[in-house]
Amino acid sequence: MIEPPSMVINTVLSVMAYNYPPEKLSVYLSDDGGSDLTFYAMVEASRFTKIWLPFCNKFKVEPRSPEAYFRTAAEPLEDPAMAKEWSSIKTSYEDMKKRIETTTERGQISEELRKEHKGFSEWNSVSSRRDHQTILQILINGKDPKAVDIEGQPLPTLVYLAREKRPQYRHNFKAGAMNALIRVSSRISNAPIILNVDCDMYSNNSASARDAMCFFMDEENGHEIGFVQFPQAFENITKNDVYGSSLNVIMEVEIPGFDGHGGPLYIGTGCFHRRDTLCGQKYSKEYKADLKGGNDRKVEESASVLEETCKVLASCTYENNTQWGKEMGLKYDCAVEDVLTGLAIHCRGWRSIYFNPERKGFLGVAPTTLLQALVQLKRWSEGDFQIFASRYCPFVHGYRKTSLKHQLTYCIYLLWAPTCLPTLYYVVVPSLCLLRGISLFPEISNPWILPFAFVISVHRAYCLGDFLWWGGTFQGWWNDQRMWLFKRTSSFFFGFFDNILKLLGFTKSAFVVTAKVADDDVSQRYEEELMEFGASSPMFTIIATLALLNAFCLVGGMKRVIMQEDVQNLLSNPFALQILLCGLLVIINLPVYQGLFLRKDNGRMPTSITQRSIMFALLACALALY
Ligand SMILES: O=c1ccn([C@@H]2O[C@H](COP(=O)(O)OP(=O)(O)O[C@H]3O[C@H](CO)[C@@H](O)[C@H](O)[C@H]3O)[C@@H](O)[C@H]2O)c(=O)[nH]1
Ligand SMILES: [Mn+2]
Repeated sequence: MIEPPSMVINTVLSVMAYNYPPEKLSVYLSDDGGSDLTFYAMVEASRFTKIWLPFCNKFKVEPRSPEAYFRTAAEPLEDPAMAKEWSSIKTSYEDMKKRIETTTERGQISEELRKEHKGFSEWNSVSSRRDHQTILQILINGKDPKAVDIEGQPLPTLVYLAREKRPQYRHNFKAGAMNALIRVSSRISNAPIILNVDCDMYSNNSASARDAMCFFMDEENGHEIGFVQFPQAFENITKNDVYGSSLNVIMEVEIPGFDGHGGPLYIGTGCFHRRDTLCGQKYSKEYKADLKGGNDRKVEESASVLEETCKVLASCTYENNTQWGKEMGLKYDCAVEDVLTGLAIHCRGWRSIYFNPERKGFLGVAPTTLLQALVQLKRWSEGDFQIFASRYCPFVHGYRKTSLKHQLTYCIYLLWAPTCLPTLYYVVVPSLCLLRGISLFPEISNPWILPFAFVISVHRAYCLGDFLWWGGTFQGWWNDQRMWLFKRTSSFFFGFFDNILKLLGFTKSAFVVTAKVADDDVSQRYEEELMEFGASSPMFTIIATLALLNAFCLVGGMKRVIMQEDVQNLLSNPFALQILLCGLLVIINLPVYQGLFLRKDNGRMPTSITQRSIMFALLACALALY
């Protein structure tokens, strides 16, 4: 439901169609949902490759996700022969999509479809998605001479894997899934370079694989490179980006900054790794990988034999008493397995490359509701801070292994979570003090105002400049500022405290999967850039309470100042900065007040949250006045 099969196969098709020798390309899909609906979509996709790949090559199609391509491409009307082929492929794609979507809606595979592929019988013994055997199906075996497209060209290998899941075994989320893929692929194709793409992204550039290989094969420095990371870019960002999810400043300013210090962090998707590096190999000057030769496996087994022999590699018990999840593969027990794994790779002496060509290598979907965005940010800030507070802290684990500059660079993100503390302080204390009549900051005429003036104006102006430079709008920057406030006071706050609970042993990390689709009316509000509050979450209680608290304090504080002071004399008014801060907070929170009191649609704040937050805010004000 949250990762629809029709989306997943577009990811798969886009990478199968890479401009790359098909005999050297193998695509593996990990289905952690263990769904026969996804498997069905994969069977359909494996057939569609036979027309899609030749079509892509012939017409130099970009991007090679059929959905994305047909959504944007204009029909080539000049050449009638081409136009005919074009529309016939388009129709085939749409028919396939329709079949997949109707099957998905129905929720089960009909008897007729089940007959089409032997793989469906695996689901006879599946009791639930959390309890099933390994399902491994080689849908296209590239080594089979019969695996060719309609023009007789060989096809890349395509494999479906749902690793074994049992309730009594921890599956370790995405990291566990990736490690199972690494092992299974080592047996089937064993390519020396591995690309990892999330199912909510597709390849937007068919040259990316070749481009990445150029770095690894560079004769002078290639052997130092552990991974090549592409930026995360999104195709569903609206003009003013209400949830600040474009990550433009991070991707265009901050991560390029890593590049000079040892390389970017691994951000989980759109990343080409050396298989050896991922499996724990340390860098050494002598390291030489054979990237030019074919792979060394001479054994040519049939697909069904491979399926049988590889199953054990994806079983629950395979990793018992091994280094998997520790020194091998992606690391476990961290909400951001990617950043931690990348850090470990840097500490093993490898450097990484950030590759950000003009035509984005990968495009994905960003969260489309406030809650999803905040939950995702909670996972990131929680995992990042967990790394900082563990033995993998860059200053400890990276000591003498990476440069101090690199360690400090990592900390920009690793220390996101604790920034909730100063932010909460600045959002609550000055406003309550204003209400109570305690002055905290210097008057405007006082020279000590400078540090505050710097933060309020110069630093904001600088960050506005960055934002506009990288294609944002002024309104988008304003929305981004609001999101920073929200994420620091809710996501980072929960991320921070969950970490403390984890350190004390009360909870364990989990990976809350981000939903990739939304209801029609939610999507419509997203397009209209209307904030979506319509869910009950403690995060919203905090956001609404803080917004109301500031509104109350502003009214109460202004009243006090106007009654007591000579309003004319703003420069020497000891409350000027507090009023400014509180006023800014009220203005930036306007959408919250709308959500609380004015909106009537389903995206408004739930009544229970409204009541709760009014109560909390009044209580805080009463305590301050008491
Ligand atoms: O138990 C799990 C959970 C997730 N996934 C897959 O992991 C990918 C990322 O999950 P998603 O819910 O989309 O998370 P995001 O918040 O969008 O992921 C970002 O943050 C993660 C770390 O928190 C990184 O791993 C991702 O690459 C990065 O895009 C998806 O393909 C999921 O199917 C699994 O295979 N098994
Ligand atoms: Mn995602």
